[in-house]
Amino acid sequence: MLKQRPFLIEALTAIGLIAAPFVLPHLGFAPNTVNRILVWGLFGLGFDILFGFTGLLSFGQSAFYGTGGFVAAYLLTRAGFGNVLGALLIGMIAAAATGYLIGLIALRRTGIYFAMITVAIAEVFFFVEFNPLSDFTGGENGLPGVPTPSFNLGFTSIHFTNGWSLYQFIALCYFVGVVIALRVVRSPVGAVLSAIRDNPLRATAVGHNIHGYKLTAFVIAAAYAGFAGGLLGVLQAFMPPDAFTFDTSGQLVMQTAIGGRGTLFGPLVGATVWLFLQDFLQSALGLGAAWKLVLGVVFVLLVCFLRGGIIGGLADLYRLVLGKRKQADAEMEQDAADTEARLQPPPAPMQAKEVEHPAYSGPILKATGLTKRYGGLVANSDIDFSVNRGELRGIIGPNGAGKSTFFKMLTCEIAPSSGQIVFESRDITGLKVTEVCQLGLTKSYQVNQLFTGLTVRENLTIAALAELRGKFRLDLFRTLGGVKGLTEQVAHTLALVNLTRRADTPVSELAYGEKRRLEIGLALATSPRLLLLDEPLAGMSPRERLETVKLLKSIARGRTMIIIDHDMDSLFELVERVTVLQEGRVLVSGTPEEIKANAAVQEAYLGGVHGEIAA
Ligand SMILES: Nc1ncnc2c1ncn2[C@@H]1O[C@H](COP(=O)(O)OP(=O)(O)OP(=O)(O)O)[C@@H](O)[C@H]1O
Repeated sequence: MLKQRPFLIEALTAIGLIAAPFVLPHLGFAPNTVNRILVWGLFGLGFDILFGFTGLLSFGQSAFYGTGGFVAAYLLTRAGFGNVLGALLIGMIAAAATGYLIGLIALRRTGIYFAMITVAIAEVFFFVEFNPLSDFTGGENGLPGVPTPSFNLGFTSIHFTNGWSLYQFIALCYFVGVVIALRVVRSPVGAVLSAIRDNPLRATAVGHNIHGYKLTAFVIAAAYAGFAGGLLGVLQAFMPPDAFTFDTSGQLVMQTAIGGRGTLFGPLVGATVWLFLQDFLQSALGLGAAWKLVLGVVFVLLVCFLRGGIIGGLADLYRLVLGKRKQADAEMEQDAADTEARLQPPPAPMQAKEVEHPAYSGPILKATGLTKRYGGLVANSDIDFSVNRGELRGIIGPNGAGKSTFFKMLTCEIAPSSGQIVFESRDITGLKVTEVCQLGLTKSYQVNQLFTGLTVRENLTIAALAELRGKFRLDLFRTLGGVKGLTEQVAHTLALVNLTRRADTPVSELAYGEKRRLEIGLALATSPRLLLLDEPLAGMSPRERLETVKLLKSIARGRTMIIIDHDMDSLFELVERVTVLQEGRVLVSGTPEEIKANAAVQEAYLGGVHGEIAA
């Protein structure tokens, strides 16, 4: 997520754009080159939202660049439409609508399959432009005669003709593009997009409709591409047929990688390097077509040594310098805080927030005849299970007994082969994990599923947003600060999992025990009415276990929880009743004392890897 520094980036962008015509000519940039860079930069703003922020690598952006460009150029050259800005906006809408339809298909797949679908789609568009639609697009001749914009203000009119004059119009468009893109990435939608990039599985599990958000990013990228395509026609007074080629898409991807993805300005920086090298190597050094060889080497070097691109490299350098200073400041602050803490009386223990329960009768959760088959293997067989509101239930069983499979079915992460799950009197069998989380039932994972590129606070923000905004909401122009109750909910969860002091630490810098606590925090931040914890103590040192058990006791107050764990001493200390699974079936349920004394349970464990249950 981009840091919320209101208007700083906008102001710096405006200053840069105003200063460019005075500075860049001295560095050897012709106005036409600067204009082309800005068009690529604008094209890349949308692409970076899709690729850098959402993690969707598309090789098909030329389809939308060409669509917007040719619609605008057709209107201006063949349809007698005189308003250049209006034509650009219509081209943008046409590209966005095309993006919506293509996104519905392409986003059905992820990773390499998604990328390959976008390549195929771009090729289809290229063919269509050259063949069936050549009457509209001019085929291989393109559309010549695209006019430049002029505005009649009543008392005077402004014409943006070419060179630095046209720069003013393109720079204004780029600036508006930056302002909108910044609003989007700083909005709750932008936060969810980063979560999808980092861990789509968890983004879904905490209650976000990630398909809707991915489609939103796809449409935004297509809209930017369409507007930039139109600007290309205006800049060149000609809409070139190669706007649709795969080369255009590939160049955009490479420029974004060179400049730095997930920065918004990466594509602009990448385009600057690309076009400068092109001009310099071709004209000044007379390398002709061989300039691409040099560019290829530059690209490989950058990708190998600066994985975050030029901006990423500069940011790392800045963080390195700032980090050292911050560390010194933090140590001083810590010393002061420790001194103050020694002088203060001990604080009252943090109380768990009471979760409000709606009125309904019967158990909060009831599973009947739950069975899961994987081919010939029966992971869960005919399980009947119910939990009352306010109850703390433990589930134990040897490795492979089917405990995690059972949790996955309860949270609808996987569908049962047969059986029924009723949560708060509602049949949730067959619902999606997102919907079930929205209803108030979620789990923490056996293996951490965190948003690894974000800080602790940002992680919890993602989870809290799902509860506060619902599974899908297009509040693209709202700030995170504008989401009512978000700050409080995140602060409360931070305190519950004892991570307040680590709130702004990136996940990658957390100790293992802290990551496990954050894993629980992600589930807690969705304010579940039934919380399932899958092996919360797994992999912890004895000291971390003691601390986490204490923490779980405080979290458990006023909640309904089901906990799976192999650490039976700790589990028996926490829960009121225990259900034992063996070979996918319920062996027995009872109080911890009853379970400890049960001969069948002893037998199950003596036959397994865990040895005898502690008496
Ligand atoms: N996706 C899957 N495909 C095929 N078999 C699976 C799948 N997931 C789980 N199983 C099998 O189902 C059985 C139960 O697995 P499960 O992970 O639920 O057990 P568990 O009790 O949680 O084990 P552990 O304590 O080791 O986590 C195992 O035999 C496992 O190999």
